[in-house]
Amino acid sequence: MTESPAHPALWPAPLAAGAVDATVTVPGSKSVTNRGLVLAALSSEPGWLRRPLRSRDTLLMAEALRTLGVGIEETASSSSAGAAAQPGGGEAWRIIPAGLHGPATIDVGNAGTVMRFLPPVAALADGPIRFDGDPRSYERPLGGVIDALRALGARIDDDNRGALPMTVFGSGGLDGGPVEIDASSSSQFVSALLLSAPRFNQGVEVRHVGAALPSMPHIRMTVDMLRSVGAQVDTPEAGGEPNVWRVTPGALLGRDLVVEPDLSNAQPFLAAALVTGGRVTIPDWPEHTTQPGDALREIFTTMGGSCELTEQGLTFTGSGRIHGIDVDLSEVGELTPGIAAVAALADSPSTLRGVAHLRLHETDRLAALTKELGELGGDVTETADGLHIRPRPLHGGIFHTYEDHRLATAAAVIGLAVDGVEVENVATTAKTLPDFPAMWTDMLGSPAVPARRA
Ligand SMILES: O=C(O)C1=C[C@@H](OP(=O)(O)O)[C@@H](O)[C@H](O)C1
Ligand SMILES: C=C(OP(=O)(O)O)C(=O)O
Repeated sequence: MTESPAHPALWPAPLAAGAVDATVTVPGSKSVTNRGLVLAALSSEPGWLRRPLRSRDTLLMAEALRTLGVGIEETASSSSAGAAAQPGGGEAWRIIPAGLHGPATIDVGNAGTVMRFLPPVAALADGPIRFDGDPRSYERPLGGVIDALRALGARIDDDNRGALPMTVFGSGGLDGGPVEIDASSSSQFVSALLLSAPRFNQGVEVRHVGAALPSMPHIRMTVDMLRSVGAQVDTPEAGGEPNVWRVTPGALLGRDLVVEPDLSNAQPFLAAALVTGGRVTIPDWPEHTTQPGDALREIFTTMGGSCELTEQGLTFTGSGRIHGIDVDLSEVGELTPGIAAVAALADSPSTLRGVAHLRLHETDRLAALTKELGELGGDVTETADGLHIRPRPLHGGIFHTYEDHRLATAAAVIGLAVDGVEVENVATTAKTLPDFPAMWTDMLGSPAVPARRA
């Protein structure tokens, strides 16, 4: 990474000297990789994960499962018949399920997927499993998962009462059965219970009670991936009761899964096409997907671009104009920082709604975006459930990122159009996209010019 000489933790975001024209290969989805790892670990036979994302969040998940006894081996695609012909051929993980044992300590970092998806797995293990993580992980909501697991028969000692750090005293199995949970602070509570439920003695019936559930596509992703390994899942969409999911107990199959590119991590690159009036192609964009990033096709088109899905991938073309948007992002909350960045450069105001729960993400994203865009001269107000953004000319300055990968990539988008933006701790992008700075400069190619010091 290029660092600002005066301040090693500052990355001078490159200013685009012209319209970008690039093809950007985006690594695998965090959400698919971490679900794939958990499901493979709980299966009754070995499985493959091809093109897994290798980033902080997914390496923490893999390490945690290894700590519990699961085998996760690095392999080449050629070791599985036919794999070389697949679009996802290449590096892979072979996952070999085994008895799950403590004592063990799991570092969740600041990964919502690790801190929520693994406590139910730990309840199936035998022995005490300690969970700890970054300071921010102590503040992120977990109480719903803890209470639900207790109601389903688990013993948990949560010194921080409803949050990390905590110890799950696995007894080698869990009764399961019906449980109520308020998952309005994170859809990951529901996903967590469903993912391990085929291994609960009675399966599970999860009933969400409380305000609206965010991030529904991520719950659909959980259900689809469970079904793809043989689980039987009843959902509200399939004519079931609203807000109720049921998983039948049963063995899971070892499968060969090719991980789709992370469409939420494609966001800054698509935004670059919009902001510079250029063109960016993302290869292997899936035709059908549960990833929330697929909504960018519509959102960024409304904001001024156009897109085409072909065999080459998704090509997004900016028009040279950026429009504001009034949009409910509750289903796709993780896209908010990137949309806010584009909205701050638009020709009309934007209202982003339905994302109050972002206050408990990697950082308080609503406060951070308001403050950081404001310090570059922007006019942003926080509402009860989102942001109002009234574009006005921005100037350079330091953009603080609060250890939030999506704040860092959002700042890079602003830096394309605003000279002198310096991004604090761009390395925090390693949470889901370790090569971001190099990918960004490669995308810009020769027209990019280094930022002037703020
Ligand atoms: O299940 C998942 O993989 C995710 C669900 C969402 O969490 P919330 O529902 O907590 O927003 C999303 O924001 C997060 O990045 C990934
Ligand atoms: C909210 C996010 O992550 P996590 O999985 O840690 O919740 C995110 O990636 O935007």
